[in-house]
Amino acid sequence: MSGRFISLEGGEGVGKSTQATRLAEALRDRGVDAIVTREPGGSEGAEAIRDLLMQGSVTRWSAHTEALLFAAARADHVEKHIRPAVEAGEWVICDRFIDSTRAYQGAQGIDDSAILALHAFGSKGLLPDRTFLLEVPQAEGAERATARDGAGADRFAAREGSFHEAVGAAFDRIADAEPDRVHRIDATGSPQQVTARLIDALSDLLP
Ligand SMILES: Nc1ncnc2c1ncn2[C@@H]1O[C@H](COP(=O)(O)OP(=O)(O)OP(=O)(O)O)[C@@H](O)[C@H]1O
Ligand SMILES: Cc1cn([C@H]2C[C@H](O)[C@@H](COP(=O)(O)O)O2)c(=O)[nH]c1=O
Repeated sequence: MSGRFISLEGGEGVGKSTQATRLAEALRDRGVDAIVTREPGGSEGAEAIRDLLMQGSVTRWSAHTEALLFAAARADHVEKHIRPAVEAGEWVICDRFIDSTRAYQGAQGIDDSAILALHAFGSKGLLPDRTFLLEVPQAEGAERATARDGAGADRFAAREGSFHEAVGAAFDRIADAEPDRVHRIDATGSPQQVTARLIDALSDLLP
């Protein structure tokens, strides 16, 4: 039986990594074979590209170059890790995927159609069976991320508030345009409450 591919999306500090781990545990408790992966990264080659993308000054790469690097990392991740796992019957829970490129590089002026064309070429256009957009007020996400990272913010988290507002608006547009795939999840409250909302929002896919 084929598995499922689930992505978690949203801005900085909304709880994606926390929920990816918790969701996989909750699925395993229900007898589902679930694994967690992340982007950028998730395969050896993609993790090497992640280092290039995350380190250095904010201006190290142009938005065009970033779009190409994210697409290349994703192509390797999909080919080496995601597709084989789903074909083997596993549920793959991915911390960020294509919608992050559409939101973060889109917020820097890269056309959505160009990003989707790169995705069609690099990853054969693979889309998740379901995407959860985790939503908390931007100030709360920023507070959580700052408490976690201190002064060690990466090239993206270090950008100004207006950039993160544009990213949030881009995620909103994607969710409005693709309601069948992209489900909004209230990510306020305790981690336990958020996981319960995710499991509830997956009930139609659960065996
Ligand atoms: N529901 C929650 N309530 C309070 N704090 C939370 C909650 N979920 C996660 N956190 C904490 O907030 C911080 C950010 O969470 P996490 O790393 O899971 O977010 P993220 O969306 O993956 O962030 P980023 O995209 O910036 O990597 C962590 O310190 C985590 O422990
Ligand atoms: C996949 C992807 C990610 N980004 C940005 C978003 C975040 O700021 C970082 C990843 O950090 P995390 O702590 O692992 O969430 O990268 C992006 O700009 N475009 C993308 O496609």
